[in-house]
Amino acid sequence: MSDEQRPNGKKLTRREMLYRTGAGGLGLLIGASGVGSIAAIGKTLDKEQEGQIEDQVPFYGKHQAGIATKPQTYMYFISLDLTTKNISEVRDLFKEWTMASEKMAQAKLLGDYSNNPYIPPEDTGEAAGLSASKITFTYGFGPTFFEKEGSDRFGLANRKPNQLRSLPSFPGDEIEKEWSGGDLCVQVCANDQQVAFHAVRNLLRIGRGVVTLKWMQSGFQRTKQAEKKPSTPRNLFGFKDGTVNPSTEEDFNQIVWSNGSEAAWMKNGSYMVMRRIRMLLEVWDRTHLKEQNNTFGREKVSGAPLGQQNEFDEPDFHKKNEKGEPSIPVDSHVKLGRGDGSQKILRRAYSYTSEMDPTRAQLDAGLLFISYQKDPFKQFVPIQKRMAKSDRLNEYIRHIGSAVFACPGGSARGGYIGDQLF
Ligand SMILES: C=CC1=C(C)c2cc3[nH]c(cc4nc(cc5[nH]c(cc1n2)c(C)c5CCC(=O)O)C(CCC(=O)O)=C4C)c(C)c3C=C
Ligand SMILES: [Fe+2]
Repeated sequence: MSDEQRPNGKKLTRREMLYRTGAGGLGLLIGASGVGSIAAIGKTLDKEQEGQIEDQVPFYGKHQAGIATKPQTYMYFISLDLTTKNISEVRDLFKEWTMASEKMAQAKLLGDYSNNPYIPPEDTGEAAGLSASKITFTYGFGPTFFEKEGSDRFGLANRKPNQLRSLPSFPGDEIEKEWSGGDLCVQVCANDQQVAFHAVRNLLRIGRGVVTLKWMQSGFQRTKQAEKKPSTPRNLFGFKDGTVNPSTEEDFNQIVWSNGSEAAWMKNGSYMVMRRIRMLLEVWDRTHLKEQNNTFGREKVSGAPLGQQNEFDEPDFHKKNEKGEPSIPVDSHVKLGRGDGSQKILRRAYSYTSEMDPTRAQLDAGLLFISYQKDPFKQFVPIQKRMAKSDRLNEYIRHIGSAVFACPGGSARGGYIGDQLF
């Protein structure tokens, strides 16, 4: 295949040409597009060389993408178990995944369609010609990566941080092992479902013989096309979800990113908590609006804290209503989520639906709750303890899956995900 052609024989677009030719190709392109566009091309190249092309999120960086990245529309979450006992196979897998992720983040094919019609193509092909759709890959290591059934399986048990442990059980938990744990995980997010699915499928293909799929869940939010103006996404109970979240670099340094003091290989990484939470939509839909508002402590339509006007107004937990009761009930979700304000997390959740629960003829839907924090046991756990004890929301939800993963910092060009660990 020539550099100027796609595998299907079609000519590359100007954008793809720019990509492949880099600065060396600039003269040619200037000739083709006229002097008037030199500045524009310069800008494009600058952006492209930095990996800042519209629709692309750079794969390499200080932190893994997909954590501080504004949530894309679709998500696939895969949890995997390792079938190999050989650490060098795991290392090679991460090297291959890194290369593949970088390519897919740039909307590149994973390899040539071979000239040999008797071997499978290197890329499955369904994302050919599609944009990168802001795809991100976030890789994590579960506690069982380090120690399984009492065995230090790869000789790395002494590198397992104390923050990476299975969560305790909370009152009301209905955790199913089919939706829990995993040696490794990958969170793939993109603004196009086909692009995201293609990525997951190809990561699994690359991992064949070394990992098996343990569980997998897709998630969604509203699309950009459907959104009239940028706003906080709504969950399946119809409430704005994600209003209070870290937003500044300082917030992220305080709440999300590890400084590596607990384990050097986790520097600039974060600990992910995943809870698959079923939402009892049929029960909720029979609940009157006042009770819905009191359950969250916010107004359904505006997202404002009860007693306030606008979504981003500070909640006043001391304010009383006309009956002399707290405007924001003490057992409301936001009151318990806030506590005394000392525990904070980054929430990056997606709605899911697995269509229907045939045993009950009801919708099977909910929230794939994902949070990132420096320490799940100092941040997520105390919040969840309060909620499990007295959250009004508990009547309408069931926690059915649970997992914790250590997501290391990002990798530099030439390195690979987890290289500081191996
Ligand atoms: C233990 C952590 C949390 C779980 C589990 C959780 C589940 C869950 N949340 C919603 C919907 C909303 N959550 C909101 C706020 C909120 N939730 C948590 C934590 C957990 N939620 C926190 C820390 C907060 C912020 C509290 C604060 O400081 O104000 C809101 C309000 C709007 C917002 O800020 O995003 C909604 C809505 C569902 C449906 C759910 C389980 C299915
Ligand atoms: Fe919440």
